[in-house]
Amino acid sequence: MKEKNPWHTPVTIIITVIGVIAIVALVTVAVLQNRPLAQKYKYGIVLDAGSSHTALYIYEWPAEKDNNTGRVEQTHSCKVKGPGISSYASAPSRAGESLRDCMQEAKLRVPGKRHLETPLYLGATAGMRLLNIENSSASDVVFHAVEEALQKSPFSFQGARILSGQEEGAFGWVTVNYLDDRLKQGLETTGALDLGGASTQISFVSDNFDGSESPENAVAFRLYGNDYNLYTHSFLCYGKDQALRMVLAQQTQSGPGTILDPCFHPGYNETKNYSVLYDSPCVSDRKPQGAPATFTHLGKGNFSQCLDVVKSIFNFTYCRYSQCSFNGVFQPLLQGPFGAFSAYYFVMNFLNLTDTSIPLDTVRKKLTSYCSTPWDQIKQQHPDVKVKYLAEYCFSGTYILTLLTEGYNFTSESYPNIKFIKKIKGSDAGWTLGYMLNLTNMIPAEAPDSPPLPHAGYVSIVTVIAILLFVLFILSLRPLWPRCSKQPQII
Ligand SMILES: Nc1ccn([C@@H]2O[C@H](COP(=O)(O)OP(=O)(O)OP(=O)(O)O)[C@@H](O)[C@H]2O)c(=O)n1
Ligand SMILES: [Ca+2]
Repeated sequence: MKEKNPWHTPVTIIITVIGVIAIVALVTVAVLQNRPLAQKYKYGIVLDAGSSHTALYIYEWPAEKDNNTGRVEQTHSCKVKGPGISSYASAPSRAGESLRDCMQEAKLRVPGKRHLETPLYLGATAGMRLLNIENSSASDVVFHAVEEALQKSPFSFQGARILSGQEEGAFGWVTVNYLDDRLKQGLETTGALDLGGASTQISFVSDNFDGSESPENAVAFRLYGNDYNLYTHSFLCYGKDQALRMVLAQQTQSGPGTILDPCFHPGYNETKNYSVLYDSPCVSDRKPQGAPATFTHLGKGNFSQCLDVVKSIFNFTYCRYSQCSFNGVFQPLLQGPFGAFSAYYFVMNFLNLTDTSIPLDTVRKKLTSYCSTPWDQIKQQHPDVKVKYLAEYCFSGTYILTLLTEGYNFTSESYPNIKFIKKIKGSDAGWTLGYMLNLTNMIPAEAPDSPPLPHAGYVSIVTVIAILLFVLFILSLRPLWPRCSKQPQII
């Protein structure tokens, strides 16, 4: 007689089918309930109204994870054509109009259904700070014009304002450390060096700085459960365009008709206007009396003489604190790695000097040879570089070297701690991202609770446990199993 397979009894078949359905249902429900939601993104837009130009940045982050670090990314940037908004003091409506093309781009880049909820900020820096000092009603009128233009956009406009130098420095530091994922992990932070056209910022955490010696340089943060005592300082007028004005003012004190400038290439020859040069609060009090309307700006191309004249715009002697950078400003001991961005990067990248393992002596030699290269030859070698930028790289390289070594006290040993950077993981280094993260409360003071397991681990564990439970259940039914005997039955 054919032996009957004990598993083929109706009871076991039913139990097995129900068991399998239960496991599938259990795992499906558990997984569906806890799966990461389909990626929806939120957006934020920041306009960086700098002294030399305005740039628009669009940031994007997964909608359900606002609080997680490293999740906000720059998806697009747009450079506004023309000069910075502070240059439109005499034709303010054009400041608003100048933003139109980039705002149009933003409308196309941010999905239509997100427009209304997308915050839009405009922050102005040193150009508007200077205009505000010089003529505060002119700066109000410029703000009014850009606000009017931005209110017409479909985005949620949150206002236009001038950032303080402290904010500009601190938000640059937040950006760099957020993008490097250093804040949430509580890692040693990176200092931030920002060189603009009209001001320059230095920000870093130093163990021997608690703010007591110079409270105006202290910014305290609590981010992801970690406390930071940040040192930050912004030097107004020490951005590279205003520094150049000061260097030219130094050489035109007596109101000459011609200057032979060591910071410009031999053969450089331009006629410049005294009133244009001195039209800035950084130099206006030094305007020579009885000077002609113009002067001839000739290049001499001598790096070491250029160093001397650049040094003359710094005061290295006066200091009422335990230690100073320059101009009597307190600065604690430099500490840790530094990221140097904006004009630091543009200039050092152009000069092929972004590699800071190049010894400072070699940097000086390279600048000596670069500055002494005839202007015609420089123009021939770089036909695609804007002539205004090109003419100034010898000065700018010399200025950067002086600011870093004599100003901030970087030495041959600490210079390699600087990294000249433009972007970090696809997002530009600058104050804008930190500014937006702060205003949207996207960096919590305390560390967010995170699920103990990653999603894949969770799914595997639920599946394994469900199968184990089922096997246990089947085993527990053992007494009910049909007896299976191999002995031939005796009739
Ligand atoms: N490819 C480039 C682009 C810009 N620049 C110079 O870099 C400086 C501007 O730097 P930026 O960081 O854009 O300054 P702003 O933000 O406009 O100024 P600030 O931050 O002081 O308001 C200007 O001197 C500009 O001539 C340069 O040398 N090469
Ligand atoms: Ca800037």
